[in-house]
Amino acid sequence: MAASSDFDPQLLIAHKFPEKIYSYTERDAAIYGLGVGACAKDALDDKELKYVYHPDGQQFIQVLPTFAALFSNDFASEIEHLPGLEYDPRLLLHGHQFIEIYKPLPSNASMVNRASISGLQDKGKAAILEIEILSYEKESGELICMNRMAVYLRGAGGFSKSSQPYSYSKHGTNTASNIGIPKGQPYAIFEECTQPSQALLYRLSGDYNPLHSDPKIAEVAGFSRPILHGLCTLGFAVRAVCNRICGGDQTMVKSISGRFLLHVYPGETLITEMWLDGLRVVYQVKVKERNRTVLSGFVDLNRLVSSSL
Ligand SMILES: CCCCCCC[C@@H](O)CC(=O)SCCNC(=O)CCNC(=O)[C@H](O)C(C)(C)COP(=O)(O)OP(=O)(O)OC[C@H]1O[C@@H](n2cnc3c(N)ncnc32)[C@H](O)[C@@H]1OP(=O)(O)O
Repeated sequence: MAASSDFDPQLLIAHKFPEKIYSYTERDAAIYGLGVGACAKDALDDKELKYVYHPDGQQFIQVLPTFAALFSNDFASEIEHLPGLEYDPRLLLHGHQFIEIYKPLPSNASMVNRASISGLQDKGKAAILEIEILSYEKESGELICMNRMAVYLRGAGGFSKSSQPYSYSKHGTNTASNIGIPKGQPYAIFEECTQPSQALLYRLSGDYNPLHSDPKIAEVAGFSRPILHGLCTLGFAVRAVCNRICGGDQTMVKSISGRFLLHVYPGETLITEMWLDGLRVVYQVKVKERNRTVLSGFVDLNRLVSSSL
């Protein structure tokens, strides 16, 4: 299913999304932590227990930086009704995620989210749609974080009216471009098994896309069984960085970039390899059973701790 013949990309880019409020509590933060594997290997791990439990009370629970990606959850249904762009939502894949954190995430809050379209590309066999979401804490009005996400809409390309494929980027650069992986040995490696039920647990954080739970939908989408949410894999990777590079201090994370290269099946083993380059951690995630790279990107830190040197 491609864009309708009268599809006007300019109209789509100018589309105004309604503001969305995302409210969460410590319980949501803890369910998210479990969804991205916190404490799955060791329920006593003091670098991770704080994401799901705190001896001084719920309000001291710490929030993983990738939790910020959930603030855009409510826009998933919005992108099914964009002017003129017709696509089969079952064929949508998450292509890329970029997150900037301006303030550590509170253990509970209401966020006011403002979204805009920040990119649209015609790749022939697919369209790539990029949405940018700015999240403000409702109470203080402070800007807390920014998400930029690219979705890969299989079958929705071919809408360009000139011989030059249509390409628009608000920022003039392709933030989703592939990151170069250093040649040398990784500085750190973190290996973890996902659970066969990982996607069923992760979806409770608000992404109910049936691609991750319904075998029939997964088959229509071209997979032998439901696949893991891209943001779940990203959560595993960034938690690995927090654990191995940041000495467990998740507030060191300033920004996160991840490009989803291949699907992951729940139950597979993820190996996150990390290279340190100044304040940048370049990483890639491989699925051990298939020896394939499924995610690559970087995490920029705001400082280093002595244990990371
Ligand atoms: C608002 C809220 C919305 C929330 C939506 C999120 C909902 C979630 O529930 C959905 C998910 O989590 S899906 C699971 C996670 N994602 C995946 O598993 C996808 C993994 N990646 C792939 O399969 C392929 O890379 C694939 C299929 C993506 C691309 O592979 P190919 O078709 O082989 O593409 P290729 O020929 O290599 O490239 C074509 C052009 O597209 C660009 N591109 C490719 N992969 C990209 C990616 N991952 N991100 C961004 N751009 C990408 C290429 O650069 C290429 O462009 P060009 O020709 O100009 O170089």
